[in-house]
Amino acid sequence: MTGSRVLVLNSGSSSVKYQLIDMRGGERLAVGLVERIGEETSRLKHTPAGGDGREWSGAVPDHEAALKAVAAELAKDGLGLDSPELAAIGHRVVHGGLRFTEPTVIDEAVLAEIERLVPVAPLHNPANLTGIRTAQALRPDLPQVAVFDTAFHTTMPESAARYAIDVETADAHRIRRYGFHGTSHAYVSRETARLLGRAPEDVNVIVLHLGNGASASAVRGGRCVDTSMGLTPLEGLVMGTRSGDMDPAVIFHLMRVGGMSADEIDTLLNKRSGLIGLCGDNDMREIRRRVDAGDERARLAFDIYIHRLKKYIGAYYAVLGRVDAVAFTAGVGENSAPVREAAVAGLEGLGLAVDGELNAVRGDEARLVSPERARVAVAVVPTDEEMEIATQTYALVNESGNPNLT
Ligand SMILES: Nc1ncnc2c1ncn2[C@@H]1O[C@H](COP(=O)(O)OP(=O)(O)O)[C@@H](O)[C@H]1O
Ligand SMILES: CC(=O)OP(=O)(O)O
Ligand SMILES: [Mg+2]
Repeated sequence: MTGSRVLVLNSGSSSVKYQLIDMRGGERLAVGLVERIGEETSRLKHTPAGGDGREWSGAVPDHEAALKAVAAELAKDGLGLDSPELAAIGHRVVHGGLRFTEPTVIDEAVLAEIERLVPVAPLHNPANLTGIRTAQALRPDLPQVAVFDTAFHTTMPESAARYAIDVETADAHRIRRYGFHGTSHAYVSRETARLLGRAPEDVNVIVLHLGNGASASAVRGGRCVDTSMGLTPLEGLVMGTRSGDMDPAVIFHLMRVGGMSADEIDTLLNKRSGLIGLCGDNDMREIRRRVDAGDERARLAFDIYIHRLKKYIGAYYAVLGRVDAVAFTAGVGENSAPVREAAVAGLEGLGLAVDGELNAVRGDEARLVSPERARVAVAVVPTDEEMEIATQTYALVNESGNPNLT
């Protein structure tokens, strides 16, 4: 293989995050984001290494157009997709079902399986597929690798992965807990062990990935033993726009008594619930601003968010038996001191606390926010899904000796 660069594409339901990384030294040659895809006011933000960021606003109708805009932006810096330096393109794929436990070179059979899983990741897998197909059309000769959100969670024991429903029905429809954000949970649990100066095999960690989508996981000695998202990324914590846990009978009630269709309820629970459903905002910064200004609805939304988070910390404490660290990550986890403080408030009996001063410090580095000599470390560990995807992609294409798709 000649090139040493990997382009990573993280296609979300309405956004594409991307990074071009030189794997020889780990330098990020360009990072960027296209947001609000499908709206009139889409926005592209592109920052080349050592250069000034560029922003561009206008209508980007779909993910194909988004990726073409990204390719054009990279080309302006001499980093176009036609570069011989490019070794591979790594794609975040959210749902890999049970079949994909490792990063995988994408071929037609892999695409067909990602497509088959669309009904259980309706917000994510279609965007991932469009990203892959557009990238393939731009560089048909280049290996494209899928790195699955579900892969890290395939080590869960059946007792955690199975729902207590009729086994034949569950198996016929492949209904079980798959879990998501796995690339982040894997990376953050490893980085937490490093922060503690211990081997990942010796450390038990509760990872709280709190972004727009949010999930918790219990990681014992580097292996996932439980996680809060389920068949789809709807279960578990309260999220920006998703409800997380609730009595499944709410759905029948909304159908029978509320007269809503399955699709309407799907949209309600995935896009109009969670923080935005509770108070009209899904951005934690805005919610905290409102809480500080005495807004009651924002306060209640915050309290519901924290109550759920605390329940999962307690649950995973019990699952693990011994906990060495609780790690906060992703947009909210890395940046919101009030969320971290509130999540562990009152848990001194479990050995959990934050130090007010340490918790208030902002920074990009992994750091401890618990008091010195605390029984359980509380850490802020910035996630880096893109670097992790690039690393796994590069390792795979080197190991398999430049697999060729054509
Ligand atoms: N300084 C901050 N304080 C509180 N919350 C923040 C801050 N910065 C970002 N966030 C939260 O992070 C969220 C996005 O997190 P991110 O991990 O990027 O999510 P996703 O990958 O799901 O888009 C935003 O919705 C916002 O609520
Ligand atoms: C799986 C999932 O919820 O991803 P995101 O947080 O990117 O929406
Ligand atoms: Mg994310």
